[in-house]
Amino acid sequence: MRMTATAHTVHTELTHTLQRWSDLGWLRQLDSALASFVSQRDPEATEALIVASAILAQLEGRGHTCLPLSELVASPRELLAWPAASHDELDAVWTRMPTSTAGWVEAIRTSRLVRQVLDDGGAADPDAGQPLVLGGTLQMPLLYLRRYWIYEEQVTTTLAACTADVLPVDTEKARAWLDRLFVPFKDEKAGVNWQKAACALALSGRLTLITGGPGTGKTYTAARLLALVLAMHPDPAQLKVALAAPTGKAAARLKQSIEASLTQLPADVSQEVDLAELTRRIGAARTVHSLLGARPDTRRFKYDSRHPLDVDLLIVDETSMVHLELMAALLQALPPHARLVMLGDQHQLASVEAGAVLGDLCQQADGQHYSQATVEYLKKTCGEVIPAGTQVGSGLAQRSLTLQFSHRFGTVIGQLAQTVNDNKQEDAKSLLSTPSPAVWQSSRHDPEVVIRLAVEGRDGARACHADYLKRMHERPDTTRTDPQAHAAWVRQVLRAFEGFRILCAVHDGPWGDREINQQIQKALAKAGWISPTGAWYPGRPVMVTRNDLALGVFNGDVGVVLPSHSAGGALRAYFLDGESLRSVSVSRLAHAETAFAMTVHKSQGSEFTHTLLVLPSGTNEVLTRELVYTGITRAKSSLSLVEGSSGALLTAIATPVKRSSGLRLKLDRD
Ligand SMILES: Nc1ncnc2c1ncn2[C@@H]1O[C@H](COP(=O)(O)OP(=O)(O)OP(=O)(O)O)[C@@H](O)[C@H]1O
Repeated sequence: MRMTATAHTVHTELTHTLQRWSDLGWLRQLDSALASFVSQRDPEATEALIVASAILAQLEGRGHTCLPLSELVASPRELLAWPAASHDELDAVWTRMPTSTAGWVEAIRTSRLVRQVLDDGGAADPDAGQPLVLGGTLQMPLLYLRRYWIYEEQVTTTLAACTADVLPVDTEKARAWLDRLFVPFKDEKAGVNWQKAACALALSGRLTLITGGPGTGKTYTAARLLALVLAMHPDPAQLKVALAAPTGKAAARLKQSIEASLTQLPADVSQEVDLAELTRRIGAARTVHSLLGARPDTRRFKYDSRHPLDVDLLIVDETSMVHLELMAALLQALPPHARLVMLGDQHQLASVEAGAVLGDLCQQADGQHYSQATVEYLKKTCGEVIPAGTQVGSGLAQRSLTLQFSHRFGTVIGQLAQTVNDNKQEDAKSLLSTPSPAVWQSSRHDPEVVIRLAVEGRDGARACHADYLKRMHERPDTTRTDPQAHAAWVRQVLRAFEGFRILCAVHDGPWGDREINQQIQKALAKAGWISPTGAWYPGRPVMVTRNDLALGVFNGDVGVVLPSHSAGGALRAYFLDGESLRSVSVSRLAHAETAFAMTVHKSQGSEFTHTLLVLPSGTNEVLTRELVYTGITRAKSSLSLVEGSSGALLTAIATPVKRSSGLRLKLDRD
C-alpha cells in the first residue's frame, strides 16, 4: 500500500518525536522502535495507533500486560509518570489525539496490524498473526502485544476448564481424616478453621488457590493436604506428587517446611499413612522453570499441552512471583486429571515481568463469595461453617481461600504489615513511633545509620553482620582436616548470616544496595571483620545473578565465600538449602554480586531474624505498598527501618502497585 505524501510526513514527524523522547529517557529505545515498526508496516496507521504502540511497549516494561485505552483519554501524564519537563511536549502531541475512549478504539481497530477481538465489538477479526490485539470490551478496551493477549487467553481458558471440573469426594471419610489431621483450632476473628477448610476445598476440585500472609500456615496446610490426598487415594503407591516454586531458594524452603510439618503430624496418622514414603516420593522441590523443562535460548518448555507433566498433584508456593507467561506455561503443562494447589501471598510484590497474576486471581478469595453449594460442601466435609456470600463469586472464587491468622509473627510486625495492607498510615506511624525490640524506626535520615546497624545491631535487635563474621573467625582447627567438621562450621556461618539482612528499595544512589554494600564492606574492613584485598575474600556474602545449570547455581542464590577444607583453603562460595550445602569455586562464579544488602525484590521467599529495610529519599516509582509490605514481612523477629527522607514509608503505603491486565475482565466473562 502506498503512503500519501502528507501521511508520510505526519508519520515521520511523529516517529522522530518518539525517538527524541527515547533519547531523553522518557521512553525506552524499544518503545519508540515498536512505534516505528507500526508506522513502517502500516502506512495507513493513525497517529493514535503509533503513539499507543510506544506507550504499550513502555507499560509492558513496567509489568503491565496491556494498555487500557480509557487511560489515554484525558492526559497520559499520570499513567506515564514522566518528569515534568515532558509535560508540554506530551500535551502538544495530545492535542492531535482522540478525546474519547470510543475515538481511540476507532483510531486503532482499523489498522491491519491490529486484531480486534472486543467482547462486544462485533465479529472478531480472523487471526492473521497481527502483532497487536484490541481486546476487552467497548467500555474497557485494552490494547495488547499479541503474546500477552495469548497468555491471558491460555490462563483463562485453562483456569475455566480446571474450575469446572468437580471431583467426587467421600465426604464422610474426608471428615474423619480432617478431624485427625487438624487439632481443634479456631481463628480468633471468624471462628473458622480456614486451614481445614482449605484442605477440604482442595479435595473437590482440580484447582485450589490458598493465599495468606506470612506464617498463616500455607505450607502447614499443604503438608496436611498431602497426607489427606494420600490417605484418600485408592492406590497411594501410584500417586505422583511434585513441589515447585519460582526460585530455587523458595523451592528449597517449601520442601523443608513441608517435611517439618509432616513430622509434626499425630502419631496415629503416621502409622496409617506412610509419611516417610511420601517424603521420599515427593523428591526435590524444583523451580517452576526447571519443572517445566526450561531450555536455554528459547521461551519454549519441554512440557506443554501436548507433552504434559507426569504428575497427579502439584503444589506451587510463592505464586505471587509467577508472572503471566510462566503461569500460562504452567497451566498448559498440567495434565487434564491433575490437581494444582497454588500457595502465595497476594499482597507481596509481583515478579518484575509483566502480570500480577496471583493478585488478579485472588480478587474474590476472601471466603465472602462462596455459593450455597460451596458452603454446604465445606460444612459436610470439614465441619466448618462459613456464611454464604451476599454476592456469589466466579467459579474461581469457589476454589479460593484466604488463611487469616498468623502463627509466626510477634504481634507488632504482623500488625504493621496489616496496617500497610489496609493503607492505615496513622496506625503505621504510631506503631513505628513506639520503639520496641520488634519494630524500630531511625529518626535520622543518614546512610551512616544503616552502616552502624549492619556492624553493631541495635538495642533489642543485636543480630547484625558481625554475627556470621564472628562465627567465621571462630573456626575450629578440626575444620582444616575433617570435612564433616568443616561442613558443620560452614552451616553455622551461613545460618548466622541468615539472621540479618539489609533490604533496599533501589539499586542506585546513596540509598541503593550498590552503594550501601560498598560502605558496609569498608566499615567491616575497618572494624577488622573482613580483609577485602581482592574481589574474593573470606566472609564476602554473594548473590548469584544468573542461572548456571552446569555449576548448579541459580539467579537469586545467596551464600558466603569461605575457605574450603582442602589444603591451601581455596575460596569457595557456599550456599545452604535447608540442611543441604552446595559450594562453587569462586573462580568459576562469573555472575555474582556482593550481598551485605540486597533489593526487596530479590529477598522474596526468604526471611531473616532481623531485617533492616532501607527506603530512598524523594519520590520514587518503586516505593509502593507492596514493596514495603514485602520488606516488612521478611522480618521474623525484628524490623528496623531507615528512610532517606521523612515520610517515605507513608508515601509508599499510600501507593499501591497498579498493573493493568485483562485477566479479571476475562475471568468474569468466563
Ligand atoms: N494450625 C496451626 N497450629 C499450630 N502451628 C501452626 C499452625 N499453622 C501453622 N503453624 C506454625 O506456624 C508457622 C508458620 O507456618 P507456615 O510456615 O506453614 O506458614 P506460611 O504461611 O507457609 O508462611 P510463609 O508464607 O512465611 O512461608 C510454622 O511454624 C507452623 O508449624
